[in-house]
Amino acid sequence: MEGGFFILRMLLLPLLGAKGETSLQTAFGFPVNKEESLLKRSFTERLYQNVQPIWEKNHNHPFVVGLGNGTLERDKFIYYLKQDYVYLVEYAKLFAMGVVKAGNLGMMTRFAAVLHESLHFEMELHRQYAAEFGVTRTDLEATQPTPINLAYTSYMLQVAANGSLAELVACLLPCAWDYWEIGKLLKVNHRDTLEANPYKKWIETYSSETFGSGTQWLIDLMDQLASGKSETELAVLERHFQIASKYEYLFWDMNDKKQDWPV
Ligand SMILES: Cc1ncc(CN)c(N)n1
Repeated sequence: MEGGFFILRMLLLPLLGAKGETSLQTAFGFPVNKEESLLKRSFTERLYQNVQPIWEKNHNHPFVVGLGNGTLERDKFIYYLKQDYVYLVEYAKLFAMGVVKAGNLGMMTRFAAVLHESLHFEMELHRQYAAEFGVTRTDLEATQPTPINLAYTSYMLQVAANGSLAELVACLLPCAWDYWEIGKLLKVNHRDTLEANPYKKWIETYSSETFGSGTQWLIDLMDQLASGKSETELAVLERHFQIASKYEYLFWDMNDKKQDWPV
């Protein structure tokens, strides 16, 4: 995305001043910065660029590194699998709330489709790994969420219940978007060892076309819902996006340390 923005800037540079900073008057007399008007970033480009320091920490977390090279201890993965299963049960409710808050039938249909995918495609990955690693379906479903798991889902569900549809999407987007990023990164960086990696199915699921197209729809929807909003409103959306991205870090870390309630 950053690369595309850079190439577009280079192509348009001849139209701009030496530093691309020249101002001109519009027909209505408003001063307009040419570069600003020609190269306006979309809201999700802004989110993506500003969140990089957090996402880089997520991508370099030992748990994620261990998934990529296949060295992650099995007990840590099983801990994650169970916590993530109950996380996804709550997360899926956000899509259901999207169905309720959708502004039109097309949007409603897409929220219903991503809800279905979450329950039947993503959670099926967890059920398959559980069966392979000797965890029963009852064990999966009976898992009690840790403090961080509960805090993360409660935060999103609270915003979904009390906020706008745009706020709901800003909260749930890092979960989909950063996993898609991680899936693609791990697939490319470890393509030579993927076959023997016990977490191959995990990497393939999150780098898949199915997961990617649902995520891309959410990214496009975020831009659509952000359109026309004031800077104050956009800052609220960005705050939700950053907080959810930080919860993603805490979630990796919690599983790596197998953190639970202290008492
Ligand atoms: C905590 C978490 N974040 C994101 C995802 C990807 N839906 C997930 N399964 N779990």
